[in-house]
Amino acid sequence: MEGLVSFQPFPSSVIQRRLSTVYLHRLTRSSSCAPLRAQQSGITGGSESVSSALEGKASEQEVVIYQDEVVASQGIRIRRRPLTGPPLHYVGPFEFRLQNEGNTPRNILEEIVWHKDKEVAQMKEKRPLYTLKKALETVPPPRDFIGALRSAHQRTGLPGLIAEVKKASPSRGILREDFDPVAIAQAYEKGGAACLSVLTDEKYFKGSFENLQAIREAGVKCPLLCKEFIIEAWQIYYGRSKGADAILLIASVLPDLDIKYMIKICKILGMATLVEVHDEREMDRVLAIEGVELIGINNRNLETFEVDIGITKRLLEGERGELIRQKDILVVGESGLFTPEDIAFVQEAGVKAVLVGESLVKQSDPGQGISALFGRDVSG
Ligand SMILES: O=C(O)c1ccccc1NCC(=O)[C@H](O)[C@H](O)COP(=O)(O)O
Repeated sequence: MEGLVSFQPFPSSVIQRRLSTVYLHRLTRSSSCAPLRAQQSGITGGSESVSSALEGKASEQEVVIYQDEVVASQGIRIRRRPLTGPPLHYVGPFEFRLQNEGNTPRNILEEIVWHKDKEVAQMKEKRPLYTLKKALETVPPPRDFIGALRSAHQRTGLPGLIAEVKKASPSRGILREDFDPVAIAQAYEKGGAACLSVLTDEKYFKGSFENLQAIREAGVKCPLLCKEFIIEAWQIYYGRSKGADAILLIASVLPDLDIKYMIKICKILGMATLVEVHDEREMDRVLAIEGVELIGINNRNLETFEVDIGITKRLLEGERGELIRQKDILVVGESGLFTPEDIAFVQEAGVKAVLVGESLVKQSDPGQGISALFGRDVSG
């Protein structure tokens, strides 16, 4: 977004110092420092090699330059929220703040991530990690998310279904007014869903962690994906404490190092990770990460909302598809799936699972919506 005025009120040395302050904050917070932060806060599974590369051996500014270079080299467009807010500008005795490219989210995904940054900071204050770790001692063990998808695929010959409990979305607004998450989850399970995806973001999707917990406590047996915008490992522990069996990691938000590190944490906790991609570059990054077992191809561009199920086909063509088969990675086609023809199209492209929200949740009986989506009953 353009600023109100275009003059530069500070000499570059002042701007440099201001940037350093921002970067100093980011050192203890920003995404690609997750392993370092985690070591400091007692989260297990940190990447020792990177931590030692970062710890003490380089100046803070060098580390920041390193982080920014890493993020840029991976083509990650989603930036983390600047901590200082809009910079102050002075004209004579007046001071005012400008809206500009650097301090205003450029798209909805960036806005969600920036909001998440603040939200997670507040949540962590209320539930520090050690209390979550304690809570995990009494939570029932995680269920096998990937196993459930594979066996549904084998049983039906159709992609295993992850049915999404989704009340609203930024692109479509409210999808269902009479939203009873437990009733919807039970209907999905009865209708033949292998797994469920539960949106936990409150502000943009009208979901909640209470929904996740209520579904788990209602006795639903399908493994549950915590559909959240994960930016910190703390959220994984929180999701597990509410009954999640799997979590989502979005490649356009997280640098490779964070993805690796978070996969490691999930493995320690016995959870699955669905790593989501939307283009070739993200797919190639994720395919190079060891330990990835489940990849989601989102047909929706989360920056523009454009949906094209052809993306799934495109990303599974040629050498990429070959590598995926060699590695026995299970691929999930996500978003924009409404008809048996859509399901056949993504299955033909190579997916063995699908993630579906809108077309099911809008049905008066979401369970019967599953039969309509697949063109036959898959509940048996
Ligand atoms: O759905 C959105 O509008 C959206 C906007 C910004 C970030 C994420 C968003 N959706 C998450 C998803 O990808 C979908 O909930 C999921 O794949 C199901 O999609 P659909 O079947 O099209 O409801």
